[in-house]
Amino acid sequence: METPGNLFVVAAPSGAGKSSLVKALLELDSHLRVSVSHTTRAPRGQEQNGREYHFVDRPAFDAMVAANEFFEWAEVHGNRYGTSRIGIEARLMAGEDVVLEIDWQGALQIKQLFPYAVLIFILPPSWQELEQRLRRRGEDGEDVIAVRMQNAREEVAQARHFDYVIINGLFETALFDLKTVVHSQRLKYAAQRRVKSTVFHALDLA
Ligand SMILES: Nc1ncnc2c1ncn2[C@@H]1O[C@H](COP(=O)(O)OP(=O)(O)OP(=O)(O)O)[C@@H](O)[C@H]1O
Ligand SMILES: Nc1nc2c(ncn2[C@@H]2O[C@H](COP(=O)(O)O)[C@@H](O)[C@H]2O)c(=O)[nH]1
Repeated sequence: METPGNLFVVAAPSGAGKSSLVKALLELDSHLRVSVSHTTRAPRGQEQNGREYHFVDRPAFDAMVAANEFFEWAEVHGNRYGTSRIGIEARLMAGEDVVLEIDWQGALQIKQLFPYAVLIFILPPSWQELEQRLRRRGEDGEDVIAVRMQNAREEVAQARHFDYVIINGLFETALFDLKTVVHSQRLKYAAQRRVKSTVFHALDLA
């Protein structure tokens, strides 16, 4: 599907810092909107329904799956997460740029539907730092951290399917890299469209 807006997908193992990076990017970039996913996970800490996620129970989530209301969904760390069509379709069609913070399974589903989507994978600088970030965040118990560290090995192996890989060691450096990817995609997409429209006019197909 081709739309006037750009679509960016940011994935990472839990704790690598993707939400922090996307939040910082959104503060700098007024043309970008983040999609709010649905999840069956319980809210943690200060999370609010409709802000970080739409929190729904499993029957409600499964009903949305059955009604084909998601562009993608996946089971991650024992919970279900999905990107609703309603959340992003209108924005993309209106020419807005949208960023999805989702796991690698969802990212690959999105690439099937939107081949022009830009897939960005965030890596932590080391396994040790990843674990420390999960602990320092102070939101998850030891059992949850253990599951997420275990799943991180498989997730990181999927980075090769992504268009860009950014190492989030120094936060400001990673943020600069992310901004550069978004900016260069905008320039590329705008140039492609100019070329297309010139060719269409030249051939009298417009
Ligand atoms: N470059 C960095 N250096 C040090 N700490 C960082 C860095 N980036 C993020 N953090 C911290 O690491 C913790 C995890 O970050 P964040 O919540 O953004 O991860 P995440 O990848 O979005 O995880 P999840 O998928 O579980 O939501 C947070 O406490 C955040 O402040
Ligand atoms: N496939 C999807 N994955 C999603 C979506 N929203 C979030 N996520 C990913 O789930 C894990 C865990 O998130 P957490 O908030 O419980 O720490 C993380 O990798 C998210 O990126 C979604 O809509 N689809």
